[in-house]
Amino acid sequence: MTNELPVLDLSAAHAGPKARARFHEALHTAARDVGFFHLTGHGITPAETAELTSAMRAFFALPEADRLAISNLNSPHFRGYTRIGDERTGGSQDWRDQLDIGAERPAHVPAPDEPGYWWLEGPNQWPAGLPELRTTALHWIDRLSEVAGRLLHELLAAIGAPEDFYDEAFADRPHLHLKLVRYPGSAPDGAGQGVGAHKDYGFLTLLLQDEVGGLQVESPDGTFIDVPPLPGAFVINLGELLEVATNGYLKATNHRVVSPPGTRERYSVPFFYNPRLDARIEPVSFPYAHRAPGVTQDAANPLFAEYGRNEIKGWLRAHPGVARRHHAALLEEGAPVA
Ligand SMILES: O=C(O)CCC(=O)C(=O)O
Ligand SMILES: [Fe+2]
Repeated sequence: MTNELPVLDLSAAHAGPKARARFHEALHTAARDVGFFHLTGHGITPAETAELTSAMRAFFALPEADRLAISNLNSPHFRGYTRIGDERTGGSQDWRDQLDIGAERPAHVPAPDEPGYWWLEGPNQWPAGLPELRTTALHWIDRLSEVAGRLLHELLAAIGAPEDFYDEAFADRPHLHLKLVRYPGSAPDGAGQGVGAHKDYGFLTLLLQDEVGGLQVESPDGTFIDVPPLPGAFVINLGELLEVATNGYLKATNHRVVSPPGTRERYSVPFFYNPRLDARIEPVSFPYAHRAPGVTQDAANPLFAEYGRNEIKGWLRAHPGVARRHHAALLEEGAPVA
């Protein structure tokens, strides 16, 4: 792949059949060959973005005690604040702090015969004295779900699949997830791991990044390539479920963030567009399916058709403190979630 990620304009989907066909061709190629692209024409206004960004900055500017008051260690649902150094990716410490937010729902404590992944449904934790954060973050989730839903339809149409094929998997209670993230410069040990290399678990990720940079995508030869910020655009990447859904035809690509230099801060906001936890992701049929290479199963990271099993496995790994405090039983089961 070249060093430049493709830039796709979602508004072309509604600009007549010719523009839509060209858009589909570019989307198809980007999703198949790269798994990452910039998206413009999404309809999210600069005012909405500014509102979210300023609420996020206000949150990270709170005294640490106020942030820790909503620590995710309090939440069996993995919601809330993770301080710097408490998250792990690929077995190593990430150097970022973050607030995890999801669809606002009552706790779903799994009954003995229910899968453990239902723990992931539950209420958020919000900082006292910053009511605008709740309003803005939940608004952002609504707005980005709508954009992601449209984009998923266009992507399925682009590969010749029925565009509503996964509507049922998202119906009623999709597992929407928003992260507000700060990378506070480089770790004292100089490791440089803002967040370690990983693939996202779900269908689509819509990322807002500031002007600092540091996001990198793995190219087919194994080198990591910078994704420089493009103002006004979202960085889109495909998650593992889309790879599973298309038997490897579409790509979930490894990516990571390198810590900003010195004490420079970087802010980013990934939004993960995920189906219902209990959705079973059936393979979609499409005219290029015979060219799909298949999904390579990694024994250390098996992929399950039932989405929730992938998701809880990831959370238990990334947040060992929450896992030990609230989910000893799931950890003991070994492959709890299988
Ligand atoms: O902060 C970023 O730019 C990317 C973060 C990311 O990949 C993630 O949280 O899954
Ligand atoms: Fe990611």
